[in-house]
Amino acid sequence: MKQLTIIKIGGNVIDNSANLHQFLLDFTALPGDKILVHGGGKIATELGESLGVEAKMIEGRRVTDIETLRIVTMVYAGLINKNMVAQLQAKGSNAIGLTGADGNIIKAKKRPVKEIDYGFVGDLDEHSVSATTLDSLLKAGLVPVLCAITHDGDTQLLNTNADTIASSVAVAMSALYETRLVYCFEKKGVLKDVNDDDSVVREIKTDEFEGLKADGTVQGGMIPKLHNAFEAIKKGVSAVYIGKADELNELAEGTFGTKMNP
Ligand SMILES: Nc1ncnc2c1ncn2[C@@H]1O[C@H](COP(=O)(O)OP(=O)(O)O)[C@@H](O)[C@H]1O
Ligand SMILES: CC(=O)N[C@@H](CCC(=O)OP(=O)(O)O)C(=O)O
Repeated sequence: MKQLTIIKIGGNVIDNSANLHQFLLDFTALPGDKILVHGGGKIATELGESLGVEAKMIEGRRVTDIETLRIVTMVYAGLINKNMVAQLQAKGSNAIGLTGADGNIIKAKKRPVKEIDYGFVGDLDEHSVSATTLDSLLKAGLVPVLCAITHDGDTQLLNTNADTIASSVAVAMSALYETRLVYCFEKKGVLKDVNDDDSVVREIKTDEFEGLKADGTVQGGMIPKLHNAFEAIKKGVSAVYIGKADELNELAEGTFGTKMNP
């Protein structure tokens, strides 16, 4: 089976032009087939504030009313995605930037309203990602760059967490490729002490996750990230890592960040 690397890059790294430049160089240097998934939550929050639209996050998910949907579409599908594609092109990656609506690559379902109305937030299931369309892009020598905007197939764009997109794309692609999934952010991995960058936990097993949540080791955005990471492992992705964007070159040496194990 051919190998595929799926990398997700978070908003804190995208917001720092020097870190982003180095990350995109390292990404370009990675051998083999690749897909990049990006967030950009921090930049959407900042633009929203400057336009008088306050961000509302619940358990790491953005409540997305119609004004917020307009902002995240402009920021994720436009500003960030197109700048990232232009930078990758300059570095020698033949990148193609896409939302989930393009080529019907990711069809989501609007999250049903229960206790909370998340608005235009899209949830994914096992039928959401078109692995064959992504495969045809890879076979054409392209590097898909996916943003956090999906669609429902009935004209509605939706906002989907980028960690979830990366996990679902990795699961779908693992039917066709031996797939590894790498979450890149601004810390060296999952930390035992979130304030000590040298306290990286090298390996986490599925059954250790609940304990790390319960004792407060992992908090905030790290909880959905780990949940998505373990979902990927459970559903056939061959390796999942979480680590620092500017240490991507350590992947080959096997010393990169935290590795999730079954
Ligand atoms: N144990 C932990 N190790 C590392 N980061 C943690 C931990 N617990 C909580 N975090 C927080 O999780 C954040 C990453 O989640 P998030 O902001 O959603 O990432 P991203 O920028 O990739 O979307 C980190 O910035 C950090 O503040
Ligand atoms: C529904 C939902 O929460 N969507 C996310 C999508 C962007 C994202 O995931 O960005 P980061 O990876 O930089 O956090 C949001 O709007 O914040």
